[in-house]
Amino acid sequence: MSYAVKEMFLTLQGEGVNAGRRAVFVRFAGCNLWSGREQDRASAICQFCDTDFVGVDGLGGAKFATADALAEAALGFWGEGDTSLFVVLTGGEPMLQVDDALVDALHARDFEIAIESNGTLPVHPGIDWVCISPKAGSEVVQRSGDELKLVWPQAGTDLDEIERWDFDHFLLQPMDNLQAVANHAAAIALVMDRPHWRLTIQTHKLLGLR
Ligand SMILES: C[S@@+](CC[C@H](N)C(=O)[O-])C[C@H]1O[C@@H](n2cnc3c(N)ncnc32)[C@H](O)[C@@H]1O
Ligand SMILES: Nc1nc2[nH]cc(C(=O)O)c2c(=O)[nH]1
Ligand code: SF4
Ligand SMILES: [Mg+2]
Repeated sequence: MSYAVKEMFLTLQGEGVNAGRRAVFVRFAGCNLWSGREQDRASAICQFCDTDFVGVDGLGGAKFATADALAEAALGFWGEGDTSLFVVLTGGEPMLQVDDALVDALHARDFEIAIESNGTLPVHPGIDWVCISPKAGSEVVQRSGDELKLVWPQAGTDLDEIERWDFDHFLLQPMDNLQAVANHAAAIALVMDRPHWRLTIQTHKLLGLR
C-alpha cells in the first residue's frame, strides 16, 4: 500500500509526557473527523483543528509507494550512529494509513514509534507510545494507551467516563483558538478541581518550533 504524507519534519515533541524529545514527525494526509476544508469546519465532528493535513504538498511531504521508502525518508533526519531514534505518526488521522508494513519498516530501523490519534480507530498494537485525544461527538474505540490528551474545553465531554479508561497519564491541553487565555484558565481550574488530570501545553508554539 502507498502512504499519503502531508509533511515530514524534525523538531522537538511539543506536547505531552514526551515533550522536549527530539522527534521526526510524519504527518499523514486526511482525517475521518474533518475534511480539512475551511468551508466544512463548522459542520465537522472535530471543529478546532490547528493543522493543515490536506494533500502531500508540505515540506518533506510525498506519496510514498512503499513502507521502506517512507521509513528511509524518516531515517534521513538522523545521523549515522544516532541512538534514541523517535518518530511521531500524526496527521490528520494516522490510523487511516498506518499498517503492519510501516510499523515493521520503522522498527527495522530502530525507531521508537509514537502515535497521535483521535482514537476512533484501533491503534496498531506494535506502536510503542500511544497518545489518544478524544473528540466530543465521536466514538472512541481505543480506550487504552500511554497518554490520554484531552483538548479543553470541549462541550459534551463525559469526564467521569474518560477517567475510567486505561491510560497511564491523563493530560489536559488548552484549546488553541481566539479564546486561548480563557481556555488556559479553564484547564487550570479543571486540574485544580480534578487532580486525576495534569496540564500540558503546546510548548512548540511558545518556542517557535514546528
Ligand atoms: C492535529 S492532531 C492529529 C492527530 C489526531 N487526528 C488527533 O486528533 O489526535 C494532533 C494533536 O493536536 C491536538 N489539537 C488539534 N487542534 C488543537 C487546538 N486547536 N488546540 C490544542 N490542541 C489541538 C489534537 O487533539 C491532537 O492531540
Ligand atoms: N513540535 C510539535 N509537537 C507536536 N506534538 C503533536 C503534534 C501534532 O500536530 O500531532 C505536534 C506538532 O505539530 N509539533
Ligand atoms: S481529529 Fe485530529 S487531525 Fe482530525 S480534525 Fe481533529 S485534531 Fe485535526
Ligand atoms: Mg500540531
